[in-house]
Amino acid sequence: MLRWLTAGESHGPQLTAVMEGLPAGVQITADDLAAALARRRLGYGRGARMSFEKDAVSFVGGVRHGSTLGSPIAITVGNTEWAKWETVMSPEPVSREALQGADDVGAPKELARNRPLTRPRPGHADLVGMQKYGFTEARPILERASARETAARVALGAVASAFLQQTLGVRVVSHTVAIGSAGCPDDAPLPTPDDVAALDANPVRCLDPASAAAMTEQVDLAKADGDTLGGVVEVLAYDVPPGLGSHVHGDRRLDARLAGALMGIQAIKGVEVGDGFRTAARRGSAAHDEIVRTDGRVRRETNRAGGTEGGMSTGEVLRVRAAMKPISTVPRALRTIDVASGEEATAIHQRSDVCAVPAAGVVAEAMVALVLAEAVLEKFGGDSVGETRRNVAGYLAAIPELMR
Ligand SMILES: Cc1cc2nc3c(=O)[nH]c(=O)nc-3n(C[C@H](O)[C@H](O)[C@H](O)COP(=O)(O)O)c2cc1C
Ligand SMILES: C=C(O[C@@H]1CC(C(=O)O)=C[C@@H](OP(=O)(O)O)[C@H]1O)C(=O)O
Repeated sequence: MLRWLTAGESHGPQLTAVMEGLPAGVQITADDLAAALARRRLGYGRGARMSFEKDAVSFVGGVRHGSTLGSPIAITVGNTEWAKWETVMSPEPVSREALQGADDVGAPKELARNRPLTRPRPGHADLVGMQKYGFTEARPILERASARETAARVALGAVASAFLQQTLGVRVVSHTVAIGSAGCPDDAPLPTPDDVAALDANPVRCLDPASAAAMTEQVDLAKADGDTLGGVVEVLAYDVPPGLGSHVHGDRRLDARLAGALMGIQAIKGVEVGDGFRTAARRGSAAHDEIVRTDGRVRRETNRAGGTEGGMSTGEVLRVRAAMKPISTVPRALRTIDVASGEEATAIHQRSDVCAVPAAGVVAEAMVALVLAEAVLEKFGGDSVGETRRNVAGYLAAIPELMR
């Protein structure tokens, strides 16, 4: 069983991630994690924090000489801005004096960080988090709600991806399908693993030049208006074998697990598997993927289902989409209530992303890799990469010739 957890706050000293259940012998280094984290920072519309903060990533358990040990893997992602936040986010009690003065006229900028955040943002976790956890200001909530946490998930996703690639040759790719009202045409070619470098080099992670230009324009227009944007990302997994997940229980269905994992990303409000909502408008004869024999292999003529049937992978390309809502820290701040005074107010606005859809694609890739790695280990097991590989080979060889 593959399990993982993350801990840490947006402006705390570091994020920490722990993964348990991965076999020994996966080749992975901190440089691989750093490369994955660098991809998450990219994207047109990200805020200033992405350019000045660095992700200082290390393995602190479970890996030796570039290879996993089979023991729990522990990863830290240091926040290089920590020095500025040591007082406001100190794990140890701080004196009243250390926090005082924040509201004084002419108080130094550093002290502004200590101000209680009492004007919750519509669309963020601020208000309901305060109500639920019993806080009178939003800092203790927004620190963990912040998608800074996705850096830890992307690091774990890089480990999961290495395992998938080294055992099954599975490769996961993501791209941006829409930002605001600018979308990629439905018939645009799907990116393949060979396109990853080109995707990462593109400011919005979209290979269709006209769509990419329209997307960047949308971001510019929203920014000029003091507004924010969401969009849609798509994740594709190549060379997934048939039979991951199961039809026997809802919570074992691969499509359900992928949907849950994608919905678990901050700001994701919709998930489609394959053609998803578009399929609902079609007739059955135009909705399903006919089974044909091509070049001696059993294949699907189309892939509208997105690589799952009956909650199991079919062996076709896995294809899922996630819809991200617009960033809720809107510069043209929305109406709220100041919970300290009860007065009408405008919501907190601090530096923030205008659009984080390209980054969300990289996070979605990591979540898909984590779900697939869990499903692979559930089906094939293995305490070493070699054992998992043998189990995969044995399973594939046992599928009758006429069904392959
Ligand atoms: C990569 C990424 C970056 C984000 N950046 C911001 C941001 O800068 N400002 C903001 O208000 N929300 C941002 N969000 C969204 C919030 O984290 C999210 O809306 C909030 O946690 C509330 O959760 P919910 O939208 O799922 O209800 C980002 C989300 C992702 C995935
Ligand atoms: C720090 C990251 O993204 C943050 C996600 C985020 C939010 O509210 O989700 C708000 C902003 O940060 P802060 O916590 O300073 O308001 C983003 O910069 C990151 O992705 O590494």
